[in-house]
Amino acid sequence: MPEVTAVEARGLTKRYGDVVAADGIDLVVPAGGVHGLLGPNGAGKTTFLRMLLGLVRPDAGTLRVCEGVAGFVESPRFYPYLSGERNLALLADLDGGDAADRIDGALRRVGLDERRGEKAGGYSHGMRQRLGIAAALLRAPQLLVLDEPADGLDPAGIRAMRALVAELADEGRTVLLSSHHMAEAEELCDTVTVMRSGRVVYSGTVEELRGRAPDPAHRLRTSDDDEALTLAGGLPGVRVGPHPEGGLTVHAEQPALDAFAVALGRAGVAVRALRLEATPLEALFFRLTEAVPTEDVPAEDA
Ligand SMILES: Nc1ncnc2c1ncn2[C@@H]1O[C@H](COP(=O)(O)OP(=O)(O)OP(=O)(O)O)[C@@H](O)[C@H]1O
Repeated sequence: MPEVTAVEARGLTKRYGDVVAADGIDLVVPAGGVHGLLGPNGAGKTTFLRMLLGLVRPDAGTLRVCEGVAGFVESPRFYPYLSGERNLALLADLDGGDAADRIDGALRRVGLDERRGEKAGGYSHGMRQRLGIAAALLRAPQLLVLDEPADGLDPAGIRAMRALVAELADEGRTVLLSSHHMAEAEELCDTVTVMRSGRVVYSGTVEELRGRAPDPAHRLRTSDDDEALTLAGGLPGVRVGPHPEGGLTVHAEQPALDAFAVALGRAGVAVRALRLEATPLEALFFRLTEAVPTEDVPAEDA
């Protein structure tokens, strides 16, 4: 019978001297689909993935992981003077079993078939990331763990990487990936865990998270900010305050924002610039991951 849970962590803790990198992580990753592990720098994402892959040992807590896990933390590393194919062959030798039989398929799967004979040292960053995924595929994993796979790629590379991750999940694997970007998670993930300071501050579906998100934030510049503030006071669904870098911040859904822009025009206040600053999910992500005391953070339901 297929497992319904790919990962279950309870109270997982890891300290490095005085630094608590993982501070009692409770988290369940359902089997199937893409699960995003999100958080700002230093939140503990990589530490968690390291424990998952058995690279570091937790100090406390329990971790249950499904059969068949493979992936990489930080950037995958290869012998630069050997070809992509030869690097995979060495890894397959170490793994044994039928890993060697999967080399051709893995190279094709990640789009490196035609570049297999070139030295890995000459590969672009994106090609090395894809070779890292090919290396993981040699183990035919049920759970594929990827640490910021799209980080450092150009826009086309990011698009290609996201498409590859989605395909790998569609083929029936569970993909667990870390990311700094809420927009990436929104596009790619079915479920997410948001971490801050070694703790889980949200874990659940992207859909549920979206339901808790505030109105999108816009930056507005007008010919008369005082008048704009007064006008906003009389409009439903519009919250306006000063922007820290000048002008105004407007929180509103699109219909209310439209009504506000029309009202400004009618009152003779010119709109000089109106720019989306944060999507609702990004705004929620910032709220969840700001360095505030735990009791002030909404939605603590790991
Ligand atoms: N080997 C280590 N020795 C000492 N401290 C460490 C070590 N690994 C991680 N840390 C610390 O643990 C905390 C969590 O780091 P971790 O790399 O897990 O965060 P992260 O969320 O992956 O961050 P990033 O997005 O920057 O990769 C940080 O304060 C980091 O400095």
